[in-house]
Formats: sequence, C-alpha cells, structure tokens
Amino acid sequence: MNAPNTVRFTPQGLIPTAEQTAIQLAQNKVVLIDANAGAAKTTTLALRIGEALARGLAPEQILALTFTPEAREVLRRRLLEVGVARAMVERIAVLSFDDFSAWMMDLVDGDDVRQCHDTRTLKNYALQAMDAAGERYAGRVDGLELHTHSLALSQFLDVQLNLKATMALDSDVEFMGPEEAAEVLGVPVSDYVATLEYERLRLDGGAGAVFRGPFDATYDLACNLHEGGRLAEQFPDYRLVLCDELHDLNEAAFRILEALIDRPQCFFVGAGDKDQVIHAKLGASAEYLNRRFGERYPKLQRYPLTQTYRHGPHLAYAMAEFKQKQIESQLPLRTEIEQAHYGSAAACAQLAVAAVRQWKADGYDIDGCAILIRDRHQSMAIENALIDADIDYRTPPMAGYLQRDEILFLRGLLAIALKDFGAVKSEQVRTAIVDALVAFSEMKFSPRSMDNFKQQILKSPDLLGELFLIEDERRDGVVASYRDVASEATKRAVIGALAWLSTVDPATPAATVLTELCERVQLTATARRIFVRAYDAGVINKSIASLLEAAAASGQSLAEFWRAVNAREAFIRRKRDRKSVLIECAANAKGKEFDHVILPFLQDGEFPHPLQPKREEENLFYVAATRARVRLTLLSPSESAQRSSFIAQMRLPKSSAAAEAALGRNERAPVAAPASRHYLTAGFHDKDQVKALGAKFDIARRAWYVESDTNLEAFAAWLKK
Ligand SMILES: Nc1ncnc2c1ncn2[C@@H]1O[C@H](COP(=O)(O)OP(=O)(O)OP(=O)(O)O)[C@@H](O)[C@H]1O
Repeated sequence: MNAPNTVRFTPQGLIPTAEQTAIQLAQNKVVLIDANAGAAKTTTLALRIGEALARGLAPEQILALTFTPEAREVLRRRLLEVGVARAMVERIAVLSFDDFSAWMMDLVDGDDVRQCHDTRTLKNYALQAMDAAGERYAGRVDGLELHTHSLALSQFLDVQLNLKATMALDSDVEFMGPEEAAEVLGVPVSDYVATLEYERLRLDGGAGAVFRGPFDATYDLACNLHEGGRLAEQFPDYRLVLCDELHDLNEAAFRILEALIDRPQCFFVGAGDKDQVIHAKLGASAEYLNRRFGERYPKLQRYPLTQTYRHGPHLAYAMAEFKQKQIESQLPLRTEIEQAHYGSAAACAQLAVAAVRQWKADGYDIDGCAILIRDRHQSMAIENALIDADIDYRTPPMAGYLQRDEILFLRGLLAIALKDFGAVKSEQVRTAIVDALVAFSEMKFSPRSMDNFKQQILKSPDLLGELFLIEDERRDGVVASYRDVASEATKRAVIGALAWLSTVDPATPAATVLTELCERVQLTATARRIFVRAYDAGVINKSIASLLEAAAASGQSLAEFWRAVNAREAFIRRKRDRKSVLIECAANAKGKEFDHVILPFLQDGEFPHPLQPKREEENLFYVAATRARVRLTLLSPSESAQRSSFIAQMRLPKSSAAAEAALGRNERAPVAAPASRHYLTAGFHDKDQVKALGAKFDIARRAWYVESDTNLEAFAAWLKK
C-alpha cells in the first residue's frame, strides 16, 4: 500500500513541479489556487483528478465545473493530455455551471423548458414583461418610464441578468414598495418592476420555468438551494468538486458551490486568475477569490503556482509590466513579440496575412496560428485577405462573416432579386438566410409557419421571394400597437427595396447597389431596433461598412459580386479538413493557447473599446496576449497617436531587456530528466500474468505499466513496438 502522500498518478508529457504535486496531493477540504495566465491551473486540476482516479475514486463521483463551454472543452482536453483514459474522461461530469444547473433543475421542472440563447427571442419576452409592468404599476409607482426602444430593452436585459447573477433579486425586499426596493438594489425602478414581471412570466407565476435565457438555470438552482429547496439532497454523491476559471464566479454560482462543498464527504479545488475577470456584467468579481471564499471557509488552504509554462520570459515580463504584477517564466523559450503598423483596415489584414506567411516560412504549422479579434466585425477584412492569399482558415460554426445575420439578410435580398437562391449550396446557410430575412424585415411569424416555410424552401429555393407574400400573424382581437407601426414600415421598405432591386442591371457596380440597398431597407435604423444592445448594433453597422468597403475595393459588378460571395463560401466549406489558421474572438479564447497569436486592429476606438469598462478591456487584452506560446504579433496603426494604449503599457523596451537576462539564466539551468514508465499493451486477459511479474495498474489510464528501471525482458510480449 502506498503512503497517503506519495503520488500515484504520473502524467504523460510533463514533469509536475513541486507546487503542482503539492496540489495534486492536497488533502484539505477547500483548496484555492490564484495564479497567472498559463501558470498551469487547468493542468493542475487535471492532475488532481488523475490522482483521485488513481486512488480509486469512481469518475462519477467527480464534478468539474467551468463557466463557459470553451473552458469546459479545455479542461476535457487537458485531462486527455495528462493521460487520463478517454473512457474515464467521458464518465466524469465536466460541465458548465449552466449545464449542471439545468440538469439539476430538470429534476423539478421536467425537461421541456425552452432554452433561449439569442437576444432577439429574449427581447420578445422583455416586451411582454414591459407591457405587464405597465398594466400592473402604471399610476401606482412614481418615476415609472417603460420605454421599449432597443436601448431601453438592452439596459433592461442587462439589469435583470445582473440582479439575478448577483442574487440581488432574491434579497430581502419583500415588504418594501417597488421604489424603495429599486433604490436599495441600485437600479431604475422601471427595470426593477419589469424584472419582476419578466420573472413572473418566465416562472409561470411560480408554477415552474417556462423558458430560460443564458444563466437562468444557474439562478434558478441557486434560488432553489437558498430557499430551503431540497435539491441538494438529490445531487449525485460527488466526493471531489473542481472549478476552473474561478475569476468568472458570481454570487449565484458561488451559492451552488457552497451547497456542493457543504456536503460532508466533498473536497473542493478551485483555480482562477483575478486579472482575467471579463464578465462583470454577469456579476463576476475577483472578490470571491480575494475574500469571500476565505470568510466562508476559514480553514481553506491557498496553494501557489508561481511560474507560467505557456511562454518564455519575453511575454511573461511584458505582461508583468502590463498588469504591474509578478510573473515569472523559467522556460528556455524565446517568445517573440513582433510589431507591425498599418494605414488602413485592408492594410492591417495584409499584415495579418504576412505574419501567417512568415510563420509558415519559419517552418511552423499554420494550425498553431490564431488571429484573435476584439470584435466579430473585424474579421471581414481578414477573411477576405486570407482567401485572396489562398490561406485556409477556420472560424467557430456559422461565425464567418458571410454567415452573420446582417450579411445573410443582404444575401437573401440579392438572391430574390437575381432569382438565384440555388447558388447558396448549404442547407444550414439557406435556413439561416430565411431567419435573417424575417428578423431584419421585422416580420411576425409563429415558429410553426417559419418551420413550414423553411421546409418548402429547402426543396424549392426559388420560392424564397414568396416569403414577403405571407401575411403577418396576429393573435385574434389584438390591436396593432405603436410598436407594430415601426416594424410594418420596415417590412414595406424591404418589399419596396426588392422591387427596386429587381429592376437594377446586374452589371451595375456592386458597391453602388449595396449602398443604396442598405439605405432603402433602413438597415442602420432597423439594426438599432432589433439588436438590443447599442454595442451589438454598432458591431452590425461596422460589419455592413466593411462589406461596402470590400465591394468597392473589388470593383465587381453586382452579378460578379454575388458569384464571388458564393464561391468564397464554397472555398471555406471545402477546405475545412486541411490545416488552417483560426479566427476567434478574444473573449472566447479564454483558457486556450496557441503557438502564434496575432492581435490585429490594436487602435484607438477598437481596443480598448470606448463603450466598455476600462478595467475589463485591460483584462481582455491580458487574456488575448497570454494565449501565445512562441510568438505574439501586434498590429497597430502607423500613426503612433492612434495606437491602442495597451501596447505602451507593456513597456516592451524595458521588459525585453530583463527577459534577455532571464532567458540566459533559463538556458543554463539543468534540465530534469523525465521520469518515465513503460506502459504495456497487456489487456484484460493478461492481467494476472503481468501482475504476477510485478506490473502495476494505472487506473486513470486503464493500462498496466512497469517503472523505467525494471528489467524489461519478462515483459517483451507487451512492450509497445
Ligand atoms: N509541469 C509542467 N511542465 C511543463 N509544462 C507544463 C507543466 N504544467 C503545465 N504545463 C503547460 O503549461 C501550459 C499552460 O497550462 P494551463 O492551460 O493549465 O494553464 P492555465 O493556468 O490554466 O492557463 P489560463 O490562465 O490561460 O487558463 C500548457 O501548455 C501545459 O501543458
């Protein structure tokens, strides 16, 4: 029998440091790791899981929580990388808080609750809530101003999310009037009462959830646990709970963790980096790492991870300057920080192409190259430049610029006018075009008639134009309101624009046609109305502006442009299986790493974004830059006054001088020889034989092995060739 404090799980591919081993073996009830980006937090959580499995814990007794699906995938990948067998990983609950919560809430609500993840659907519910608030509170509440334009709805959706994420909505304001309660909670009274109505609608007056927007499952579970609901008793028997990316923690998620940790048999290990808080709107705060855990669990043990293992001293020290904190790297690796400057968006895209080409010329694989953009509108110039340069790229599904709602809408109109919807080959894209046409024309269909129409159109694409012949649906007896007037005007404008478009000569320059089309369909005004957040509407408008720029630069006629757009889409679809550069939004890259990170458009007005809090922008830049392993390329304007202030904040001349010295030190340091085991190919039938010969079983990897100093003669039959 091994002593309790010796390691039983030996990872593959890396030698754990003493700090990592201490966490792997920690026996404290609550363990917290607060460490820099790339300091191996996720890896160390994976080691802790490997150790638990090696000690015989059933995978079903382990719960690993993250906040985002992306972070969940990274944790799963790290488990495989350190050598936990795939079959084991599949049996461990590696879940986002919202997935875990929805699963638990299904025990009380049934599993037919509608999940709504797009803002447009939520907007309809928000409008209903506004109406209900008007009926209930008009004349009774001072200062009630229920606006339904998009900025007001945007603010409302943010406020309700924040009230729930912070659990403020659940606080003790029961006996106060709405004005006083709103004041205590620090929100406008109109948003407060609309939130009450929204929740009444969502929870069917207390009967159970009817729909859930993002994060609602987490809130519902937190409420259930807090109100003496007995759901915690039905939690699976988790003995080890882990939480990655703890910097995303908010009050609702914290309460769920408390309920898990408070079960007597449960051990908890959490890891985060307070400089990676980028979801403050969702109530995320460094306070949990800094203070709340300590107050709630006075015996908690904090463990350090002081080194970054992702990159060498050049990037580590630049980030230390940027964040004014201690960051150390002992890797003998020169992580290069390259800079290049541009005069226009197109030139910036060309620099990104040049950086990819240079990477390839230096002998690296383009699969390891990621272009991290601040916002999705920035990808159009880059995608076009990569296509022209014949460099393959990948984006998350349906996130390439040709598949964005606003572009799909324009493509739909062109398809109708040119009577050529058949040129759009993908069924998924065709369906998305129908959705975009309906949304941007502000038509009102029930989900059932939408589905019927989509089915028909997939069979006969030429029917697309008929979409505008279908009457809007209105419930019997409902009189058109002032809101309907605006949306009917939009639909009329779109129909008028289509009539005009079908008279246009396809040989007309595409830029001229598209510019007029956007004006005729009142795209900017419509975007402001249907895209709830001012910030999102801004992204849409920038995206359209880039399309018009690209059309002008191409010099193509309308017919040529239409053909080129469809050919581009085919190019991207065809090449998915080959090596490619990744284009991704920086916020979605959290937890991931890439050999070469390219950050384009580092300019004033883009990054930091003027509409977002400065501190969060700074954290987002820190997240983006620290994804790099071998090279970081920063692209910024030629005019130094227009450059993002973040570049100067890295104090590159100072940090690189210190990094040179550190690199020399690292290169001279002795390298530890990897402790290796010989894994055997022995299967179930050989188990008695190899065991008798002295082999041991690695539970996490589900494989037999012998230590490296063993005489291998007797094991020859099971050695890997
Ligand atoms: N002991 C080690 N020796 C060498 N490399 C290591 C070691 N431990 C982890 N690494 C490597 O360090 C890199 C960063 O690890 P990981 O992603 O776990 O960091 P993190 O702290 O979770 O990062 P982030 O804060 O960005 O989420 C990975 O490539 C991982 O394989």
